[in-house]
Amino acid sequence: MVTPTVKNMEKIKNSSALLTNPSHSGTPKLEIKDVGKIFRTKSGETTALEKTSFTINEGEFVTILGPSGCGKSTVLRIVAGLEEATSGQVLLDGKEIHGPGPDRGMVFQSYTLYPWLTVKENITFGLKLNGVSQKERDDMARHYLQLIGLEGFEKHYPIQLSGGMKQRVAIARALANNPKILLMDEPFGALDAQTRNIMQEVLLKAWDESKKTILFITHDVEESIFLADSVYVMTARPGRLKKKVPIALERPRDFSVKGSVEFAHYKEELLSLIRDESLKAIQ
Ligand SMILES: Nc1ncnc2c1ncn2[C@@H]1O[C@H](COP(=O)(O)OP(=O)(O)OP(=O)(O)O)[C@@H](O)[C@H]1O
Repeated sequence: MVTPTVKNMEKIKNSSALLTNPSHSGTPKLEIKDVGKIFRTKSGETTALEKTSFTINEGEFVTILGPSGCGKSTVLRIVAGLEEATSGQVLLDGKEIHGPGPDRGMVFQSYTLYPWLTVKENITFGLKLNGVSQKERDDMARHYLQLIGLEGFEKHYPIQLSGGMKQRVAIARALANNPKILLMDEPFGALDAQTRNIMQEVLLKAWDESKKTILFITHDVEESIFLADSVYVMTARPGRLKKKVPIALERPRDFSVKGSVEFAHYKEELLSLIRDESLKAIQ
């Protein structure tokens, strides 16, 4: 993996722009093939996933929606390498992956910043480990602080930041390490509605600049539509892909799109799909 620096950022962007066209290589960025997951505990077995299959192309923003307990977080944790699939395969750039790796960036709902490091040190921690020079780290920190709208906060510690600000730093840190894919599990789930709306716009701006492939789990139907190229709806547990709903809203998007007729149609379709699956889950 190439460690990004301000100097080579343009090169990285250009090369990823080539790969953004899925027909360029013909290989999906991420491929989940017949993945199953059975959790075995003292109290018995839970089949969380059964023959789950889907693909995500380079540069695509995919959100996953589904009834509570259908296995959304389990899929993401398997891709992250934090859980091992019981059956099936996960391929990144066509290569099967096992266990965690720096090629996958993660942002969780709970804040996972190092409390003893400043904002700038949190963002550049991985770069330092990779031997990137102080000067380049400073330039990268400046770039990402500007991208997430936190200029002037570089010397603050996480305890001095609001929840939304901490998530901005978590996104910047994940992007600064230039992962092949960004995995996000309800990253805005703990934020108030207004901050959440702002964070969605911050994330779209960062995605637009970085052109990263993103897999994003959410319970929020509006959030899933606003962010995604495609919303993947899962069945009730054991989870599988029920339907892929491509979102044809123009980009760049701002919050005003949430008031459009097209948005309302997507919302109606997705709410109906989730409702059907949620009813199955309690029958
Ligand atoms: N470590 C574990 N041990 C045993 N069972 C687990 C474990 N992790 C998840 N499960 C079970 O697997 C199923 C899927 O869980 P998962 O958290 O992936 O669902 P989810 O769709 O993300 O749920 P939610 O929407 O409520 O966050 C659930 O029935 C859950 O109880």
